[in-house]
Amino acid sequence: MVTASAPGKVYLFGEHAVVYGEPAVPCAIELRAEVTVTQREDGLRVQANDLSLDGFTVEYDGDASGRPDIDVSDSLVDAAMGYVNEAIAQVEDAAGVEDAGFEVQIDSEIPLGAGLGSSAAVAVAAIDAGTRELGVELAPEEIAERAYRVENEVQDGQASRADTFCSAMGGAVRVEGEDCRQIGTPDLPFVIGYDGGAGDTGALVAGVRELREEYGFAADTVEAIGDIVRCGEQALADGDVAELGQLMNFNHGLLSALGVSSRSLDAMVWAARNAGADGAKLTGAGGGGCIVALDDSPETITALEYTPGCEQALRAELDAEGVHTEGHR
Ligand SMILES: Nc1ncnc2c1ncn2[C@@H]1O[C@H](COP(=O)(O)OP(=O)(O)OP(=O)(O)O)[C@@H](O)[C@H]1O
Ligand SMILES: C[C@@](O)(CCO)CC(=O)[O-]
Ligand SMILES: [Mg+2]
Repeated sequence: MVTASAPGKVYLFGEHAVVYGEPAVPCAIELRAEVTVTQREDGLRVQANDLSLDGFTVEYDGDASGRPDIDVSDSLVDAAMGYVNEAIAQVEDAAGVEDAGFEVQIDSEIPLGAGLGSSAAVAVAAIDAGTRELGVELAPEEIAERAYRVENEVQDGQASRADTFCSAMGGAVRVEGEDCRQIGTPDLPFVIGYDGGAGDTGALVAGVRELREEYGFAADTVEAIGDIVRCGEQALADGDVAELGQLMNFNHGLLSALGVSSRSLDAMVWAARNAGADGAKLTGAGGGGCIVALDDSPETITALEYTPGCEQALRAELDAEGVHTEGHR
């Protein structure tokens, strides 16, 4: 039995545009997904206590019966289980085995589909735990690359390496195409607002792709997000938090123009700004879920808590720890 954990993330800048080769800067945060993998005689059994579909807690058996005993459509179950199934395929590929039997248990602090990178953290932790359970030890960079293939597969060939590299390595990272590196940052205080909702990353990415193909100005918007990231790198190097906030605000406006914000995300962004945050934007794929504000004042948390549509507000620390094992027995 091996347990591994990996962090979620917020985007300082650059989500969506990073899918088209622009740079992005995600930062790992101290909310983690923990995955325990145990070899078993036959088939795949996944216990995902945090995975709720329409209020159900799902325990499913990936062997012959193949689906959980709950009253939801196959497509919902497929969408929900895709990341775990693909991660197990990567484990088998890395270890050079076929049809290994596994029991997989997932315990995650990261809300699902909310822009905090739950899919990447689950894929990264599952690949680390699964390969170690088979006696293979992968470097974090290889775990990141294999977890990227998982995201790319589930998101229909439209994924970047940003979430998975950040989760595997920890800290702040810069990703541009295949060029992935860790970067230093000044001390960045984050506040997260969560509307309790979720967005479907694959569908939101597809929506931006269509806009980009249809309108030249949507393609320009994607490029402009890249320009924001390039300015942001200078602000990070200078430790200029006010400038970072300003750039985050601009980035949110462009994401909104690309159709991936929502009423509650906009309301939380404005609540944080009005409470004095240096800047605020949606994080991740959008559609619903979380905003991130650059701030360390309790007033912003309180303002978010009183914002209609906000379900939870919390401080989030940068997590320097990427994927690591919790125990090996
Ligand atoms: N605790 C969990 N148990 C099982 N599966 C999980 C868990 N957390 C995430 N997943 C998988 O990840 C999917 C959500 O990934 P998705 O990319 O849509 O959102 P996200 O990663 O949380 O947000 P974003 O990609 O915007 O940062 C779930 O549908 C499920 O397949
Ligand atoms: C929207 C996106 O840029 C980030 C999702 O967290 C998708 C990706 O990079 O694969
Ligand atoms: Mg995701």
